[in-house]
Amino acid sequence: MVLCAVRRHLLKSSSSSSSCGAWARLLQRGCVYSSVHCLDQGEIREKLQAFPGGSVDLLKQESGIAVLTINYPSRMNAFSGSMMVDLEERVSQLESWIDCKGLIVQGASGTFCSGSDLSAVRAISNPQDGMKMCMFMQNALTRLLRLPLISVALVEGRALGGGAELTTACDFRLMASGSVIQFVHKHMGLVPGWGGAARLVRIVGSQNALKLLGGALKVDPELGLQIGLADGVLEVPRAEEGVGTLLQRAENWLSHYTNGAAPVVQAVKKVVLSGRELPLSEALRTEKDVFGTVWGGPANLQALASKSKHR
Ligand SMILES: CC[C@H](C(=O)O)C(=O)SCCNC(=O)CCNC(=O)[C@H](O)C(C)(C)COP(=O)(O)OP(=O)(O)OC[C@H]1O[C@@H](n2cnc3c(N)ncnc32)[C@H](O)[C@@H]1OP(=O)(O)O
Repeated sequence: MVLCAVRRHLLKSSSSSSSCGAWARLLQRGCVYSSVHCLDQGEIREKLQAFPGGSVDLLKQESGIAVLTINYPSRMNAFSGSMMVDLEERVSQLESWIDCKGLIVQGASGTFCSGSDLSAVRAISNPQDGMKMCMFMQNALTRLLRLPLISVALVEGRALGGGAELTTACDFRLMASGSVIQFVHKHMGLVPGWGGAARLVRIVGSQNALKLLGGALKVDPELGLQIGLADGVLEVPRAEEGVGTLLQRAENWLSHYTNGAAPVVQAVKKVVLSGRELPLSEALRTEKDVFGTVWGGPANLQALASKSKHR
């Protein structure tokens, strides 16, 4: 299994200190598939690069909040093969960003993402290559969801197919007025392949997941809030309002959960992630390990000093 630099470091450090041990084990799980599943990351990366177009752009800000933009407007931000490789690289960059606190995933030019680039899909429509693409994207999106930061999919316009799946690989979803999330896979004679079904069940429950997938239902902001797929709705600001862009509104929403020291925000995500993904005993051990990284840390000592009058 190819481990990114960060995961190698954590696994190495976990042998010397237990503080990263359980967390490193969880990160090691980041890659769902490896060579034992007949996935040669290098081989599939090369195959995907043969389908160029568009980009996945990453902006890391001083605030600790990064912006990931799916950028292929001429194709409604469909994922070309090279963009899938871009995505994996951006996730690796975020895994190495020690000051990270938050991430907003958005699409370029007023729409989110219309799934796989259908021209690429037609070219890799044999089951073997299709499953390799799925394993590659499941690895990348699982690592995205497991980043030690709080992530939001900012859905404007349409999130279709793989684009809908991408929204489920974020901790939260903010829907702009008029936007739609639609798992159109059934219309393609498919089911989700990038992990979207497994994550959707955990977000909205199996009954609602069955309706969204079985009916390829269009989820508008109202329905999104109703079933818990959307965590908020943002009105698309008119330029003359001068009240900032949709992205600025999303950053403001996210800042309620990312203010404070980066190590503490990262620790919050780690303990919630382990509580969600690990068996109870292992989750408790991870919580203890993560607690140990912030107990007596700069933010904790500063908070104690500020409460010094409460002796
Ligand atoms: C596991 C993931 C899963 C898989 O890989 O199996 C998938 O994601 S499969 C793809 C699922 N997505 C779709 O089926 C969406 C297809 N696109 C549309 O339904 C429409 O384009 C829509 C609703 C997004 C926008 O419709 P609108 O009428 O506003 O615009 P156009 O249809 O004219 O689109 C503009 C332009 O973009 C091209 N386009 C749009 N989506 C894709 C795509 N997924 N792949 C490739 N190209 C796409 C469309 O062909 C137009 O290009 P043009 O050269 O102007 O004809």
